[in-house]
Amino acid sequence: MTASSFQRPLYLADQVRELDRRAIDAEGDGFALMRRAGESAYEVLCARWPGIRRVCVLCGGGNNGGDGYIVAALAAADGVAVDLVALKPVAELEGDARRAAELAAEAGVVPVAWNDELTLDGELMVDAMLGTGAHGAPRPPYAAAISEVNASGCPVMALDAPSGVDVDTGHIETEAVAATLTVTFVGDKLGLHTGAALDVVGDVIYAPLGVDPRSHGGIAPVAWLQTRQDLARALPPRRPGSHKGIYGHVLVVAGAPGMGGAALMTSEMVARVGAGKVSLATDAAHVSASLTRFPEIMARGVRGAPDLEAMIESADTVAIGPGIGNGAWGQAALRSVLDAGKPCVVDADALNLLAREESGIHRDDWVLTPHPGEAGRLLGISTAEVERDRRDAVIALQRRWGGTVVLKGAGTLVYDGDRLTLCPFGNPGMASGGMGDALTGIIAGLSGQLASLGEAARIGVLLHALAADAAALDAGERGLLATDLASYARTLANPQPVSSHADHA
Ligand SMILES: NC(=O)C1=CN([C@@H]2O[C@H](COP(=O)(O)OP(=O)(O)OC[C@H]3O[C@@H](n4cnc5c(N)ncnc54)[C@H](OP(=O)(O)O)[C@@H]3O)[C@@H](O)[C@H]2O)[C@@H](O)CC1
Ligand SMILES: Nc1ncnc2c1ncn2[C@@H]1O[C@H](COP(=O)(O)OP(=O)(O)O)[C@@H](O)[C@H]1O
Ligand SMILES: [K+]
Repeated sequence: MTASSFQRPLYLADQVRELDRRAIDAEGDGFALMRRAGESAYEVLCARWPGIRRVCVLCGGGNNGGDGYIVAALAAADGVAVDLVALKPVAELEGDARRAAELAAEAGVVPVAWNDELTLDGELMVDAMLGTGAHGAPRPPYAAAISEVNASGCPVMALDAPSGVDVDTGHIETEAVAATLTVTFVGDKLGLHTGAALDVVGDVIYAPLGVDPRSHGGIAPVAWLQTRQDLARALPPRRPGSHKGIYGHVLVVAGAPGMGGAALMTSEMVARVGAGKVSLATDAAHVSASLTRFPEIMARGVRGAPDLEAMIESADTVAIGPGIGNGAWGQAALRSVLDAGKPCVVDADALNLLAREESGIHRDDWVLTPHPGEAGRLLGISTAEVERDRRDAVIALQRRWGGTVVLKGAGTLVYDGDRLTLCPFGNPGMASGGMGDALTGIIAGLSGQLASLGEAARIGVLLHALAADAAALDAGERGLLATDLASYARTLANPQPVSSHADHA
């Protein structure tokens, strides 16, 4: 995939620390960068909480604490009452953090040393305890201070990251500050956008502080954050001379006995994002319902391999898995699809069957779409281990199975062996049965319209999440159903305005 100029690069903590170092070397002054961090955070604070009168700033013993002292100094100079809680005595601070603490003192801020008897109070808490220098679970007294911030019930602005979040992975070992907003500096961090961190980061605001990470060559980002503009770039208007043969014929293999809904949801999405033709191979009992609901879809009851082989033969891409079960129907269907060697999107029970029965299989021409549970089975590890380091898991999955892997769940990751993208869209309304089937259909439906299966996976994940966001905006997250996504998916699949061709006559 060509790099979209819109996508934001994401880094690991050590990489951002290296970016800090290079920016400081270029500028010859670390304190100037810290001052800009504090200034930009204070600017965000004033914009989000205008007219604020009292803040409580908690400062750790490193440079993250230094940022906090600058915010405290600026607030005090503005006439805001500042309670400053120091987790390390000012006399023990070093370097830039020490200078920042002196600046706060000059502005009249008097630090109070952290102790367990403190009751935190204020209209806003500023978390400047731990940033990119944090290692492992928060130790005393940081752990208690984090709990106390959360118990205060106040809104929280986190500087660089909420303390307690692993900024490389998004994992929270024990407890993290639950922020309303996080301002992150210099380079945006992968761990603020995926996994457990999403429950605590609040709105993430990226403040580059005048440093363009891309100008400091040699530090390759570990991932790229998708943007809405990626859709328009990938899905231009259709050519006037189009015919259905150029947009792909997708065969959906789904719906073992009793699981017809999965087959319908998947095939509907294939059609709604613009595949040229859609066929459905399902259990015979589901055919009449499919034809009633979608006469456009060519549904056939499949009892054995010969029926399926003919259908696979005429398709360009196969989507297999939703509702195929772990029984004989699913096993036979998966075997036929794998033997045929067609490009495929593999989901749900097909992934569980793969994990159970296939060893040594590695292909370039497929997309695997596991949720963390299925990912764990494919890797032979627990779901918790997958969630502990989602980036590591998606890379391991791709190395083990090949192709493109979509690791689902909030902050979905897509890795094709070259580029890792992270989807920042989607919402908790999507935690409902059938959402994964819809995604499988979207990816398969786009496969004939984009340059590669990997691109179909990336754009499909983005379109799916944006469709769910649009649907939730209309009627709320709770009660959101996979079938609600269809009309929004269609609209998003046409990101450019469509002019009437008759207008040109
Ligand atoms: N000039 C610059 O470089 C700029 C840097 N910037 C800012 O600096 C931040 C990075 O600063 P940093 O490197 O000082 O690390 P930081 O996050 O403050 O943590 C170190 C402190 O935490 C402690 N500690 C660590 N782990 C712990 C644990 N588990 N539990 C408890 N304590 C733990 C550790 O203690 P120690 O292990 O040394 O005993 C030490 O006291 C960065 O996120 C950004 O905000 C911006 O201002 C831009 C300019
Ligand atoms: N909190 C969330 N935020 C963003 N996306 C979510 C969230 N919860 C679920 N999703 C998305 O919804 C889909 C659920 O897929 P899956 O678990 O396979 O559902 P099912 O098996 O019921 O079809 C995935 O694409 C996942 O990324
Ligand atoms: K912090």
